[in-house]
Amino acid sequence: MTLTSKTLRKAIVDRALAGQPTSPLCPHARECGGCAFQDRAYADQVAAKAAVLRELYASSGIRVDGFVVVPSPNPFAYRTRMDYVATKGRFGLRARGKFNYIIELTTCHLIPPAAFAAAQAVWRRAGELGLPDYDIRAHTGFLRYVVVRRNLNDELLIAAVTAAGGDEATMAALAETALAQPGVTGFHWLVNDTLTDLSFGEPRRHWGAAELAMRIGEMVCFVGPNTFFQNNVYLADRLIGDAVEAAAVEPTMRVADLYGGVGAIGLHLARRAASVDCVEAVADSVTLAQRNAIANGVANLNPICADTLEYLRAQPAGSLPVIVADPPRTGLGPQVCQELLRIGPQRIVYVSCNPLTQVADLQILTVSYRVIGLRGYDMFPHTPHVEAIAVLERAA
Ligand SMILES: C[S@@+](CC[C@H](N)C(=O)[O-])C[C@H]1O[C@@H](n2cnc3c(N)ncnc32)[C@H](O)[C@@H]1O
Repeated sequence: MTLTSKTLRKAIVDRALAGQPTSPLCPHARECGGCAFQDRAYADQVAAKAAVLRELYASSGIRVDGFVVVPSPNPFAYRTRMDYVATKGRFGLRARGKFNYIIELTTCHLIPPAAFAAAQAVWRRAGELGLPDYDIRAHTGFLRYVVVRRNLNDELLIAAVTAAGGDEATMAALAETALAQPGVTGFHWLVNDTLTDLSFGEPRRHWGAAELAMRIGEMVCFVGPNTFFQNNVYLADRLIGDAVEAAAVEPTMRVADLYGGVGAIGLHLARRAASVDCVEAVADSVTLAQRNAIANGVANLNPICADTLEYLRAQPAGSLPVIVADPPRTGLGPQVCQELLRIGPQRIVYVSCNPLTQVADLQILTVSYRVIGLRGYDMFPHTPHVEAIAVLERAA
């Protein structure tokens, strides 16, 4: 089965849509691009993802015995982060299949109602303050996104992502409204003055708390508006717990957590290993990984600000018995795979948010490794996204 991102997505959507019809919770479910098949039974959505991934792995020669996709304990209100677009007097998400058309949302069931309401209140107040929405076609206007992050206690961190311009007094008034919403602990003003449609930006100022405390497994991780964190508040513990268990590190080992973010996996590994190099390219995340190590009393996590490939090139063969890697959607790529083969850890735990790049990487790595475990995780119910952990053992 040769699949591209588009055809993999289509295969999952088609298979999910063949499932049992059900009444969607959200009135926007059939038009909003945030969900692709909310009107199908959740069990059938998970079964569709498992079936497509089984076929993908099997057709790539990767053993799939007992492959399952772990469902999200709650398929609604699961996100830790939502990025709502503000454009042309509308506040919401892109219409299904239409990049330039934003569905005006009155509610969103991917995040708790209070989190959506807080984000929407910020957008409304911006209008009252005369801050115009950004026009994504004409590249005019000011307010591009309102981003809301939440933790399991339903504390909220809100960010307004704007074009350049704006004045501090008006943004302070917007912050006041944000901080008055139930649960909101902090408000950030981020500037994205590029033509690229990104809901991240240069931090300009914040009011209230700068970060949000996310409990994950045995640890608390502070995250900021620009830093990555696993985007399913109910399933993240399981995903990270399984990755850490599969790593099977021992107290004498020096191990690496590649693409380490703010340290969610690395901190857990550090409790079990002699030391952990937590390698991350984004400086803000590395700073937070340092802070998270201190906050959790972990002295043997070494947050390293580096590109993974450069870091690996500096490691002697045989120097890392276990490596955990959690790359972005682009995957590891051939060069990082070659470095892993050269270093030759006994075990590699590969956490992936893109089965296609994971499969391509596994095909390189299986020159010297056997896949001894493979499991999917439905981190994004109602969407065609699916994550998977592959556990690789060096062949004798
Ligand atoms: C999927 S996230 C995983 C984060 C972390 N493992 C976690 O569970 O929270 C991928 C991370 O890799 C980082 N990243 C992307 N490209 C990188 C590279 N070439 N080298 C190091 N880190 C990179 C991103 O900034 C992001 O924090």
